[in-house]
Amino acid sequence: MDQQQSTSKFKRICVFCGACSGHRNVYQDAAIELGKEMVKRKIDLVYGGGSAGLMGLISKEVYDGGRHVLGVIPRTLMPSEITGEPVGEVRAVADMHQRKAEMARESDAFIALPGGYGTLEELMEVITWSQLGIHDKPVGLLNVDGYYNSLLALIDNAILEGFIKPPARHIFVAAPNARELLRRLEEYSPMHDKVASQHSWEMEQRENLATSELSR
Ligand SMILES: C/C(=C\CNc1ncnc2c1ncn2[C@@H]1O[C@H](COP(=O)(O)O)[C@@H](O)[C@H]1O)CO
Repeated sequence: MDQQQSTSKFKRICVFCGACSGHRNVYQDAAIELGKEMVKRKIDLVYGGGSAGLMGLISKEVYDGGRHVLGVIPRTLMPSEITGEPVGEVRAVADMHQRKAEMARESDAFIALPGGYGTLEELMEVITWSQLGIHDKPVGLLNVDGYYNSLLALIDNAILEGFIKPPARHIFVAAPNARELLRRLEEYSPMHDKVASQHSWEMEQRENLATSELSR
């Protein structure tokens, strides 16, 4: 994307990421880089609120870059000694469930940076909702320095063992850096990709059936 073409089809992206920064600088660098890329493309941020860890880094970067930042925080996490001082607009909600629904409603796409249980749970939920057709928004995984390789391997195994069915891996996109991930998310067309993957899966099933019948 060049300077003249620096707007995105996404107005607001919801980012899930660690309330911690991780032990290595690559994670912090990735959060800041994603923030910069969003500013460059004029994309606003929706996130879990708070100023701790990677959440604090990306929200500050997007806010300082002049974009709107919406933090959605359950009232119980509101005290600043828990979340720190968030930047931008802060929306208080009743609980974690309402927070996730609000974050999903307010955004056009989702990105997960590295994080812990909170991030993993948020990521899995939007992938599951996509699979169930509850939303049709692209989901991206920022696989910083292979952080998510073991999760991707687990998902591949679940596909192999028959627990995850089409659209399987086509339900989200993964990339090692922010620029590449945003490029792929821009190109991603959930319905088209899901239908294509369903079609190729059905073809594969037919071929497997034909092969096994021939070998009888
Ligand atoms: C309870 C403590 C800090 C919690 N602070 C949080 N503030 C805002 N949002 C949070 C917080 N913790 C979790 N979240 C949400 O989950 C994701 C981060 O969780 P992870 O386990 O660090 O990956 C993040 O996307 C938020 O939406 C004091 O210890």
